[in-house]
Amino acid sequence: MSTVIKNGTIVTADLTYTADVKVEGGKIVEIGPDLTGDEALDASGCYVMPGGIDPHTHLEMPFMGTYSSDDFESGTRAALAGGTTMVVDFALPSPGQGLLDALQMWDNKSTRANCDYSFHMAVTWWGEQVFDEMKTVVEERGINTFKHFMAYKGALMVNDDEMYASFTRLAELGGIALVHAENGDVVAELSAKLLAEGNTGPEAHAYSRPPQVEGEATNRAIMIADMAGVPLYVVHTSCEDSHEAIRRARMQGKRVWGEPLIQHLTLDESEYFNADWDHAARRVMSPPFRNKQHQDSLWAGLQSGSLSVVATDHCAFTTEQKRTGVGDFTKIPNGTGGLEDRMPMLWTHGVATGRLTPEEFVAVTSTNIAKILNCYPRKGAIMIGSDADIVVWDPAKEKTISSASQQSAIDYNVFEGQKVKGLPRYTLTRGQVAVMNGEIRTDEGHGEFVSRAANTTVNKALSTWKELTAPRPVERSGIPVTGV
Ligand SMILES: NC(=O)NCCC(=O)O
Ligand SMILES: [Zn+2]
Ligand SMILES: [Zn+2]
Repeated sequence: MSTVIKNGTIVTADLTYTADVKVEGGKIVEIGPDLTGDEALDASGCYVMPGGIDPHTHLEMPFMGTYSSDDFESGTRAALAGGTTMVVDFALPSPGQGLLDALQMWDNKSTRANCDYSFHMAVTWWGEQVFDEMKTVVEERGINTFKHFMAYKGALMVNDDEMYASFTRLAELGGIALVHAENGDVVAELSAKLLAEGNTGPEAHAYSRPPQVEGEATNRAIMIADMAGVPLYVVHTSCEDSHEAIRRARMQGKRVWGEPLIQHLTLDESEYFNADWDHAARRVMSPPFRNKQHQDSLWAGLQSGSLSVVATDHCAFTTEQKRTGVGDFTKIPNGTGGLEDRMPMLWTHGVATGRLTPEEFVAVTSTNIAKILNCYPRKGAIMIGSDADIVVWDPAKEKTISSASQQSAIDYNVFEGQKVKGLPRYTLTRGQVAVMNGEIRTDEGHGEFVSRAANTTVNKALSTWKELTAPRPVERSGIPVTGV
């Protein structure tokens, strides 16, 4: 059974042209004019683009005494509704738990996925078992990315010595280090001080995590990655302080990428000052939303290429779950949703405003991360042989975002009331039409794990350079005799 997407304009990260796309057996099999097949999808007036890849989700994540409310079923359904065809979630070992044990838990949860997915592994503690299992995770389980939390002291946070050990191990294994960059010690101190002074509301969450703590941690992670000789990916880059560190590192030739979230690009800190406690608490996430200057910096980073990927960090908690933190902002579960809205919001605020070209949109929502994660061109491409993960994007289609009509399991949406223009007409996941003119036809369990090999070309270049420039003893002809 073949499907032809007809009359559309193909947009990839580097090319825009008119052609039909034929799909069979889950793959793109032909690209060209006047193609025929068993079934036709009309893409008149639409862009035919690689489906979005969201490299940062937390589906059914155990966190702050509860579980995030979107699981792999509702989360990937939301993804597909918004044109995203692959998600990358984080396998999170609890302190002392083995990596393979945690991975088994994520394998079990992900059987319900409607679209393809992959995992990052988190390093939440350090020891011989972690050191040993990292090799198996990379070489046998197809995971080349390892996340380190520099915040959440007493829970997920790792210290500098642990990070250095893990980064060094990753350099040996050809992996990539990921960091949540905030100075967890300072955040803990500021939080305690704020609470003691009677600042208990959600706005204090923002006070406790100023841009400086993110900038410092980003600089520190860059330095540690440089010492260890490993490429670094900084998740949820939210402010100029962190962006500046990434920008500088990249200009120095370091292999560092930054990932702003759609929330930080489009929502600002004023949300935390809303008189409605629920409104403010629903938007509590780390790092918090920032001011307009920081937002402008993130947009400029996407335009200039110093920031590479737009993600969501989708980690959705219901209002009821958020209310655990009434009277103590440190107990509000951290996280916001965005999977269904990332692509329409970025198109509306990015492409429609002229900040981004359609090609740049494809680059930052799909192709760049496929390359970084080492699943390109299976994903992130419209090429013969690529998976038929495709979004047929209608730039004229409009809607007002509303929790009443969303796929996510939670009872609100942080983008509630926003008008977006630019939505999927069709979303295809490995050739299967999951979204058809607004109708959701997802297939629970259709999603498959995407294995990603280590030792990317970036790893190879960096290790070659590090070897070439490594400290070496000076060869001397004679050693002076000591003593008299
Ligand atoms: N970002 C956030 O607030 N929650 C999810 C966990 C994380 O990525 O830090
Ligand atoms: Zn984080
Ligand atoms: Zn996250």
